[in-house]
Amino acid sequence: MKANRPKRDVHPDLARERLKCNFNIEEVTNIIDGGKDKTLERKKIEDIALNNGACLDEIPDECLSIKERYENAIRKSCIYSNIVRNEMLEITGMENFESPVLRRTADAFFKDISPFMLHLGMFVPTLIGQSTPEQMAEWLPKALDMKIIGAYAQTELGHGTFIRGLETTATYDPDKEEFVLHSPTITSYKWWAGGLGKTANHCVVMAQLYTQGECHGTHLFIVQIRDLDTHMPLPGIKVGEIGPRMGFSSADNGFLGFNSFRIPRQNMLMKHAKVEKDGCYVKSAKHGKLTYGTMVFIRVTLVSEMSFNLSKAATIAIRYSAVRRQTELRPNEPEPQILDYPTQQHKLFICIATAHAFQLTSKWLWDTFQAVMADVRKGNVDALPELHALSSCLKAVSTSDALSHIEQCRFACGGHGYMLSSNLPFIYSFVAATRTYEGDYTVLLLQTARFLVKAWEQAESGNNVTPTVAYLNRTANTKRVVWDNTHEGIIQSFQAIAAGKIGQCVRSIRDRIKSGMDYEDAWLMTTVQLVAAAEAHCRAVLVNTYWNEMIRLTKSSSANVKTVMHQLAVLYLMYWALEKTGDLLKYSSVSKQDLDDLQRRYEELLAALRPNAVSLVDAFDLRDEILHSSLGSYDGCVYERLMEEAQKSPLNAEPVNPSFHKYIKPLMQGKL
Ligand SMILES: CCCCCCCCCCCCCCCCC/C=C/C(=O)SCCNC(=O)CCNC(=O)[C@H](O)C(C)(C)COP(=O)(O)OP(=O)(O)OC[C@H]1O[C@@H](n2cnc3c(N)ncnc32)[C@H](O)[C@@H]1OP(=O)(O)O
Ligand SMILES: Cc1cc2nc3c(=O)[nH]c(=O)nc-3n(C[C@H](O)[C@H](O)[C@H](O)COP(=O)(O)OP(=O)(O)OC[C@H]3O[C@@H](n4cnc5c(N)ncnc54)[C@H](O)[C@@H]3O)c2cc1C
Repeated sequence: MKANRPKRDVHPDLARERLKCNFNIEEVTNIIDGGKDKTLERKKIEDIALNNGACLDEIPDECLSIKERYENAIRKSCIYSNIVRNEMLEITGMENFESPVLRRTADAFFKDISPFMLHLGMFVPTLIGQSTPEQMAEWLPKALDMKIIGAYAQTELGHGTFIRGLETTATYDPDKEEFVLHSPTITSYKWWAGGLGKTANHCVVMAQLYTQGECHGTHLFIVQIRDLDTHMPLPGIKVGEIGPRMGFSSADNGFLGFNSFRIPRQNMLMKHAKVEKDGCYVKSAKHGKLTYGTMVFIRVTLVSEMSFNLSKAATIAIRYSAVRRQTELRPNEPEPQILDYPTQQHKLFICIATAHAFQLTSKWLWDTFQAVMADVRKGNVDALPELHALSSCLKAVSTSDALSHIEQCRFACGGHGYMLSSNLPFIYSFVAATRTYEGDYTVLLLQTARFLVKAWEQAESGNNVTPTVAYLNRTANTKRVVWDNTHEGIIQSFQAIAAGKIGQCVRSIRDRIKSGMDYEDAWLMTTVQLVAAAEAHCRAVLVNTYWNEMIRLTKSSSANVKTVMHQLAVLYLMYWALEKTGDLLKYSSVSKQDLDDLQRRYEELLAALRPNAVSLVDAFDLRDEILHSSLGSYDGCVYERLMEEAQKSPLNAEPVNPSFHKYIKPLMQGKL
C-alpha cells in the first residue's frame, strides 16, 4: 500500500545552512555520478521508478512479521523488476544491467534487501562471465526477462573461505550424459545463498567435478531446483531458509542439499573448462582461478556500494546534526547546533571525504577491471594477479572503513540514531555483512599480502614491478622517508609505511625459516603483520588514487568546487596520517612538532569545511525515498517524523494491551 507523506517546510536551521554554501552543488553531484550526462540519466531512472509512490510502505518493514516482510519484499521486487525490465534497461542499455543506478534506486523499495538482489547481482553476472556463447544464448535472455530466477550457491555449512574444500560433488555419468549432484555430508549442504530459501527456481552451484574417476576441483553448474509452475522443490532437492540473522532479513538466504540429483551435461558452465560427451575433461582457461570471476566482479562493485552506503549515513547524520541543538556553550546563550562541535565534525566530515575517496577509487578500479577482462578475453592473463590483489584489499578495507564510519554516524545521532526509523541500524547491519561476504576481511588481505611479498622480492632484486606497487621500486631499500607535510609528502609517507611493513614481513618470514621453520609455518606466524602490511598497501593505493582522480576530475571545475573537493581530499590524507602516527614515526622522519602542526591544520580544515557541510551531503543527491530516515530527510523535520513513525508502532494500535489484563493486573492483585 502506498503511503502519503505530508509535505513540510524546510527546517530554518537547514535552510540557513544551505544559504552558507559557497560552491555549485550540481557540479559536485556530476563529479560523483561520473559526469553531467550520468546525473541526468540517474535522475531520469529515479523519476521513472519512484514518482508513482510504489516504493513507499504504509507499515514500516520492521513492524511486520518475518513472513509478511518477505511477502512485501517479493511484491515490491516484482514491481521494481518490471520497471527495470520494461523501462530502465532501455535507458542504461542491456550491457549495464548491473548499473549502480539500478542498485541505488532499488534502495527506495527495500530498507533491507530485495530477494532478487542476488539474481541480478550474482546469478546473471555468473552467466555472463562463465558461460559459452551457446549457454549464454540459452539462459541469459530468460534470466534478464525474469523467466528464471537464480541464486549463487557456493558457500557450504562447513566451508566458506576455503573454496577448494567444498564437498558438494558433481559426478559425470557418460551413459546418460548427465552430472549427478550430491551432498555427501551435513557440512556439504549449501548455506547462505541469497534468494535461495524461497524465491529462486534456479541456482549456480559450485561443486567438485568428478569425471572418469578423477576429481578436477571446483566448477560451476546451473541447476533448476524448483518447478517453474508449482514452485515446489524438485525430487532430490532439499531447500529452505536458514533463519533470522543480523540483517538481510528479507533476502531469504537459503540452504540446499542434493540427493543424487541429475542435470544435463550442458549445465556445467563451460567457458573455462568442459567435459566432453565421453567424459573427457578439457581445460581451456589460461588461469586456474577464472572460475572465481564473479567474486572478483562483486568485490570491485562493493567499493562503490560502500561509497553509496556511507553517503547515506553521512547525509542522515549531518542533516540531523544541523537541526539538533544540545548543551549551552556559554551561560544564557542558545544551545548550538551539534554540528558546531569540532568533535562532531571530526566524526562526520571524514565520512563525506571517504564517500568521495571510495567513489573516485571505485571508478578507477572498475576501469582497471574492464581493461584486465578485455585482455583476458584476448588470452592475456598477466594482469590477473594484480587485479586480484587490488580488488581483494580494496574490498576488505572499504567495507571495514565504511562499517566503522557508519557506526560513527550512528554515535553522532545520539539516542535517535538507535531508532530503526533513522535507517542507520539498517545501513549498519547491511554493511556489516559486506565485511564478511565475498571473502572475509582477513582472508582477502592475506591474498593481497601474497602478491605484495612477491612484488617486494622482485623490487629488492632490482626488477620492475606492476603499477600499483611501483612505489616499492623507489622505497624497498630505503630506511625512512623524509617527512614533508604537503599532499605529495603524505602520499609518499603512506607508500613508505606500506613498503616498510612489507619488507618487515619478508624479513620475519626469512628469519623464521632460518631458525628452522618451514615456509608455511613462517608465513602463518607472520600473518598478523602480513594483514597490517596489506592494509597499509591499500591505504597507499587509496590516498594516491583519490588524490589523482580528484585532480583529474576537477580540471575544468569552477574555482570554489576545486577548493572544496581539494579540502575534502586533504582532510582524508590528514585524517589517516593522524590515525597512523605510530607508523609515521617508524617509517618517516616525522617529528612531534610536525605531528602537532598536522593536528592543528586538521582542526582548521574541519572549521573551513563546516559552512559547506550540509551542501556537501546535499550534493550526494539522495532522495528521501532512498534515505528512509526520520533524521535525514531534506526538510530536516526530525521531531515531527520521529513522532509520526512512533505512531506506526503496532503497540500503539490499542490504548491498553491485552497482556495487562492477562498478566500485569493479576500480578498487581497478587492473583498470578
Ligand atoms: C529487484 C532487485 C533489484 C536489485 C538490483 C541490484 C543490481 C545489482 C547489485 C549488485 C550488488 C551486489 C550484492 C552482492 C551480494 C553478495 C552476497 C554474498 C555472496 C557471497 O558471499 S558468494 C561467496 C563468496 N565467497 C568467497 O568470496 C570465498 C572467499 N575465498 C576465496 O576467494 C578463495 O578461496 C581464496 C582466494 C581465499 C583462496 O582460494 P584458493 O584456495 O583456491 O587459492 P590459494 O589460496 O591456494 O591461491 C592460489 C593462487 O590463486 C590466486 N587467486 C586466488 N583467487 C584468485 C582470483 N579470484 N583471481 C586471481 N587469482 C586468484 C592466489 O592469489 C594464489 O596466487 P599465488 O600466485 O599462488 O600466490
Ligand atoms: C549476509 C550474507 C550473505 C551471503 N550470501 C552468500 C551467497 O549468496 N552465496 C554464497 O555462496 N555465500 C554467501 N555468503 C557466505 C559468505 O561468502 C561467507 O560467509 C564468507 O565467504 C566467509 O566464509 P565463512 O562464513 O566460511 O567464514 P570462515 O572462513 O569460517 O571464517 C571464520 C573466521 O576465520 C578466519 N579465517 C578463515 N580462514 C582463514 C585463513 N586462511 N587465515 C586466517 N583466518 C582465516 C576468518 O578471518 C574469520 O574471522 C553470505 C554471507 C553472509 C553473511
